[in-house]
Amino acid sequence: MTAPVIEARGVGLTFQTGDGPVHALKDVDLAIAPGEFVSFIGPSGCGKTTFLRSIAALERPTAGDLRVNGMDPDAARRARAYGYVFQAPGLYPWRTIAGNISLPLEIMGFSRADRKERIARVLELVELSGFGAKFPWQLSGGMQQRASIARALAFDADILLMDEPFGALDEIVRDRLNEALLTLWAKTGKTIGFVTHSIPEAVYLSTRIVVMSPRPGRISRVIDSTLPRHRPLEIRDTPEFIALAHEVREGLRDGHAHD
Ligand SMILES: Nc1ncnc2c1ncn2[C@@H]1O[C@H](COP(=O)(O)OP(=O)(O)OP(=O)(O)O)[C@@H](O)[C@H]1O
Repeated sequence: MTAPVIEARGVGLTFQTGDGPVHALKDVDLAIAPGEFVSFIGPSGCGKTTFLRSIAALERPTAGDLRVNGMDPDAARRARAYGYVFQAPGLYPWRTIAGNISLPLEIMGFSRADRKERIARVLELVELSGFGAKFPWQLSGGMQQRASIARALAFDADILLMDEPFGALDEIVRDRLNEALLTLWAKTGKTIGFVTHSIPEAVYLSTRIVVMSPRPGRISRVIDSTLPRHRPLEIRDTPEFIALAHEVREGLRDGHAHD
């Protein structure tokens, strides 16, 4: 078996708050192989974001061991192991789309010529070629989110971490972006960790679905997808898709039963 890109062993994270400890994660064991598309789904407060943020070294686990490309998350961050996409696009309004994508590259010290080449390439990947000179407010919400994905892709990290990137968008736009994301994933072979509240989105996108439950946040079920990698949107009407969605729903219900 190839070495996992992300490996969690007994990971726990307890926040100390004024109201006492909050067990955001407990005993999380998970290994993600290169090229997988893994979704995290579960009710509010089950630790999905905390787990993604821990991978990205934005939170520090208080128990267990977490490795990203074989390194501790801080070292992985320094090695630019991943790009991170937040729920809100978070683009600077005073910079053009190209300028926004350029910013992390500037901070990392990429040359002007290299930046230009990378910006053109990622804009094409997210189907925004020709929009580089626009300002964020001149783009729709879906286009802005695609621009933020382009920004996360620009420095060629193998891992893409996405925290509910399409949660704020209407369903038609979300469908289109889901399709575009699968195309992008097929083209780039990246490993993707994706947080969502939507069962159809998780089933449509993932090779594996991690169902989580709250208090304490933990993994209650891991479901391997039986769907082929090539997935037209109509796949959502097939019995295989409906069976997987059912299994996720059952997992969510089981998780609640422990409350
Ligand atoms: N910085 C923090 N300090 C204290 N508690 C926190 C902090 N961040 C998260 N929590 C708590 O940890 C638990 C897990 O939160 P987290 O945001 O990871 O859940 P989630 O599954 O992503 O929820 P949602 O779907 O609402 O985004 C929650 O009870 C939350 O209130």
